Amino acid sequence: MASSRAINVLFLIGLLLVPFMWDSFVAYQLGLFLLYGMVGQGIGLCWGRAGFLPLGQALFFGVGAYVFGFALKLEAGPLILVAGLLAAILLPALIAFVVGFLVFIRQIGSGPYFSLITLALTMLGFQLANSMDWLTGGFNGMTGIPALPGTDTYETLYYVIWAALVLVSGVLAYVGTAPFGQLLGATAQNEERLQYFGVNTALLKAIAFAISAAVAGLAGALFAPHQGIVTPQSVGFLLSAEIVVWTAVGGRASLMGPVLGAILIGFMASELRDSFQYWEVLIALVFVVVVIRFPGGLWSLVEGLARRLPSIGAKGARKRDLETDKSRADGSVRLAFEDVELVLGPVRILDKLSFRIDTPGVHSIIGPNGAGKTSAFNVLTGRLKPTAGRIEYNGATVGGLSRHRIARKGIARKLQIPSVFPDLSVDRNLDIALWAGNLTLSQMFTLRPFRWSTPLLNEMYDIFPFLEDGRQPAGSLSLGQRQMLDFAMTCLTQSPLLLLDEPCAGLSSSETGEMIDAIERIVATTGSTAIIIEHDMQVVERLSNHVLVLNQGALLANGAMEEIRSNPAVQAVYGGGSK
Ligand SMILES: Nc1ncnc2c1ncn2[C@@H]1O[C@H](COP(=O)(O)OP(=O)(O)OP(=O)(O)O)[C@@H](O)[C@H]1O
Repeated sequence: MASSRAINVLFLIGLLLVPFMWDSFVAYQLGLFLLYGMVGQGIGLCWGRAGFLPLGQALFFGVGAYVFGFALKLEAGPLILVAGLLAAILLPALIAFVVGFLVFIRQIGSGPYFSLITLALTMLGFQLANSMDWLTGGFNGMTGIPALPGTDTYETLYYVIWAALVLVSGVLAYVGTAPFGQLLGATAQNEERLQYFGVNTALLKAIAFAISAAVAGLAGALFAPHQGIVTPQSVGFLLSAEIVVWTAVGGRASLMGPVLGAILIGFMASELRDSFQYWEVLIALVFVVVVIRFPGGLWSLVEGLARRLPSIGAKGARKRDLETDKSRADGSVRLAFEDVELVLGPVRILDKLSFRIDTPGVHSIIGPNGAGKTSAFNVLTGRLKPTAGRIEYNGATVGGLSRHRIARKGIARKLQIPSVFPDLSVDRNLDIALWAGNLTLSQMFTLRPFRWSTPLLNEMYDIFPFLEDGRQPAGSLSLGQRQMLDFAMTCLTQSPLLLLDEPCAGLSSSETGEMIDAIERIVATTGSTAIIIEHDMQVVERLSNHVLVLNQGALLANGAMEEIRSNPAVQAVYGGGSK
């Protein structure tokens, strides 16, 4: 990490020295490629980190260019210029935020759907730029844009562009390190899990998209005085696609990769354009080879070299300060299902399901396969909307709300299959659980949450000692350990209600014993309420004395284990197994 940062700094210093080593035309060309590289850095934030690909970044680049070009042409003094620059940055950010939020709120992932919308928008932008002659100069473009005061296009402007690149790189590096960037990375790996932790992932992704658009707007603003002309091509799809290609070639997941990609392909194109008729084919081949041979882009080669250098100031294990105990588990849980129905197509999954849970401790839901147990959790946690009926939690209706809203009300869920963030470290997985439900938007951009802790975390280390080796990726843990990490993360949300879907699934009998002890201990120390779905009667017997039996989407029986055992209706439909 430290050496990767050092390489980034060396790269930037190298770029600063270019005008001293080559002629001013090289500085002019390089300045243009750095602007495209900055746009690529914004794409990297969205695509490389958060996993969604914007295909129309030239729209924001072009808007920035037209707006600032317009301000420059007014020649009305520094105030207008500053206002123009702000507008060139903020207008794209606003457009991106609104579009992004509307798209992301509709569905999880949003991959191709989002990309196609951004593609359509950039095509629309191109049409508007072409047709609005009175504002943009139409097909011929906005011409006669004067130089930025105090600069000349071939040399001094290069330093302004370089400074903007340093600023953008610094901001993106910080944003990536802060909780915001960590949550973005987690979104790319397991968005639904993050929502069950109480994170509004649509908002998170829309902010990332807005940041990338602001960066493109700034680059576009500097493009206007650099070129002296802005044409509709600056808003178009072709430029958008080219920058995506450069980003992929350089390395979408790295900070400097997109800049490297823009420089290399930019110079290659300008050298080949006049000397080789099929230069575009050659560039396409380079793209294909790099993407296949080096999926991390060319920057991964640079980082590979950096890793061979002695590590500068590598950090030791992170110390956690005991800063806050945000315990929300006060034992007060009042959950009521009233005639809840869930009908999907021709299938009636829940059929007037009604029950109440208002005592702390462990409650079990059992029932034959397909009885509707997981579906009951799904309607309670926002994965599915109930077709009819009412779900009330602590006096508020929660049925039909979105996942993160329900989670923020204090309902945490552990899915049946362990659901962690595999590429993130164990420490980071635990951080995300701790932050969930507690982080405000502004705290996402500060580093303090990295020091948050709670006595519950120390208890988790005590119960599951393997968690203390926090630097290993969660994906390298065994299935049993991932179940335990997932359970620990669910508990660390400090929600009063814990929903545990088959927490012992896939565990050996000794691991099952450990998990049972853990559930008992956490429920006892936090005073929380747990509802577990379980097939193993031995687990049910050890953990809870209140059992709900579901069959065909309805409640068949409800009571103490002894009553359930002697219930003839249960005996007729239910045959539980044991490990
Ligand atoms: N999204 C869905 N679309 C269509 N049918 C569904 C959907 N989700 C669940 N079902 C159906 O609803 C029924 C109940 O499923 P559910 O997963 O809730 O049962 P379960 O009691 O948890 O079963 P198991 O113990 O096997 O996990 C099953 O017949 C299942 O196929």
